[in-house]
Amino acid sequence: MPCGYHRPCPASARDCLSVNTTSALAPAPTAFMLDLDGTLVDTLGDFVAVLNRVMADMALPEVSRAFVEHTIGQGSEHLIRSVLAEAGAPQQRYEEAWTLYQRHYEVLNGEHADVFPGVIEGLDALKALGLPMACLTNKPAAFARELLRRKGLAHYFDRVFGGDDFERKKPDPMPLLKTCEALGSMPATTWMIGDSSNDARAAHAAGCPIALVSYGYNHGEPIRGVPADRYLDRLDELLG
Ligand SMILES: O=C(O)COP(=O)(O)O
Ligand SMILES: [Mg+2]
Repeated sequence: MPCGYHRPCPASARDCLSVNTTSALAPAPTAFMLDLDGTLVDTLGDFVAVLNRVMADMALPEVSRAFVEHTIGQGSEHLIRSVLAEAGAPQQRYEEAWTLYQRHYEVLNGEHADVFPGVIEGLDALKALGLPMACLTNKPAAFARELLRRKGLAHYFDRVFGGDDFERKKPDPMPLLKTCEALGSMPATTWMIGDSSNDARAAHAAGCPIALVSYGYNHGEPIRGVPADRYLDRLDELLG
């Protein structure tokens, strides 16, 4: 009997991994979308290093690690504007800061960043299901693709979408709906895996199931306070 996921199924339907995940995940997945910063890679060190180079170039005070940690996740523009405000610098300096940020990020991307424990094991397990997978982040797409490449994660993903690929960013549902469309998967069975209330709000609005990891950057708030279908302390817990 066909398994309903693969034609032809690489195993018999009874042994098919995708069928067997049904018990671990409800609704049974037909595709996955994974957030990047705070979910796959601990990039806090990159953000702090880049921002502090920008601040030094602009003769502004250093930004604290804690402030950056609470501010990550809503895209680069939001991060830069928040850091300028925190330093008491006028928003008229945004363009200058953005240009410097791009220049430094391109060079430092991944240098102060590590793949979280359990991510490789988790991605291997997801990949073995044979379902479409996308990386969906608010990070600019070029930086996201390069970071995945530098960390040896690029081959897991059929598609990579960044914060500049769509008109609106997470927590808007648009990036998730467009990604489901690109993967050829219905939102109701396309699992989003993220680390913040931003990912959860986008998933709820798009009608996607959401699993949240506990080790990322949820704007300084405990992740289990954010409504979700699953909470994970490691990515490889997702499939049990
Ligand atoms: O805010 C960013 O640049 C990235 O955030 P995300 O990968 O968690 O979406
Ligand atoms: Mg994130």
